[in-house]
Amino acid sequence: SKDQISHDEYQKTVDWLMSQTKHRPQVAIICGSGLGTLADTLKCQVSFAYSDIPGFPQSTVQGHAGRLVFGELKGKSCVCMQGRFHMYEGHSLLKTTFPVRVFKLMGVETLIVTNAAGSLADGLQPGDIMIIKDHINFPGLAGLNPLCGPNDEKFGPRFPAMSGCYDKGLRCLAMEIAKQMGVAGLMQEGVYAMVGGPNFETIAEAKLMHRLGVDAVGMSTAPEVIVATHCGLRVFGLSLITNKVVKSYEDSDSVNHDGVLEIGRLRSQTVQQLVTELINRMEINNNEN
Ligand SMILES: Nc1nc2ncn(CCNC(CO)CO)c2c(=O)[nH]1
Repeated sequence: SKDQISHDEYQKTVDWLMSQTKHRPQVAIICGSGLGTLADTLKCQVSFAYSDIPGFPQSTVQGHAGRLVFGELKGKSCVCMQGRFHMYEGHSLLKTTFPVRVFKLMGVETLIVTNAAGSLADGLQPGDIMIIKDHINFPGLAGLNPLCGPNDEKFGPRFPAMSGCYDKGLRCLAMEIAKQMGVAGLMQEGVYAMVGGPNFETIAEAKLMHRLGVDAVGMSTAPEVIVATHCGLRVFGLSLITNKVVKSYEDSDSVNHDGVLEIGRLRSQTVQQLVTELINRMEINNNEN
């Protein structure tokens, strides 16, 4: 995989997309495992298979459709990724985060990321929703970071700050909406940790993360959020808890992807409503388009 993507390559994808649709999205949504049905609710849809979009990688994971869907949600122009790219699929981190910079160049100002995750926090049960307050990017701590290599000043600074990368205003608004929807009991804020995958974590790794204050663990999201923060997008993230992470050697439970998708089907309606209402209520800079 190439170790750099030129600005022109992003621009080529943007030019192609803007020639194919009149939509000029202000909000981008990345749908996690089993949460792609959110894209089906967009009005006036125009959608493309990733394989038809120049420069886009291919989705290879069950539960990740592989379509980019443009449309309107509550009158706001949105673009939705039905299926995201993961490091464990073998994509370079530049490729897994390629869409984020394309969204930026299209004029998107807010990124909403959703994912399926396992919970380490006692209060988080399968079917609950964790609003991401902050993340721990384990691969990044070891140098696996999408911003490695020469910095493209057109996107952002060489050393971007990450404190507060999960917008506090959107987190408060989401909690308020959850109360009004009567699902606040399912929700709490927490720290999300990214592991590389594709294997699920060992019990010793689960115990380590629990000690480090991790509330939910997954295999995505941190790279997209880092690239989004670097280029100045406002970010909101949520994790749908699909199972309890096994933390003890006595516990015979073991996690599998089918179980992850099952909870996704159960809760996708709630996640959809929450995200839709969040988009409805968030203030968007009244740019010209
Ligand atoms: N224990 C545990 N439970 C989880 N549920 C979802 N994910 C996120 C990973 N999702 C993969 C496999 O389902 C697909 O991207 C995880 C995880 O990483 N660990």
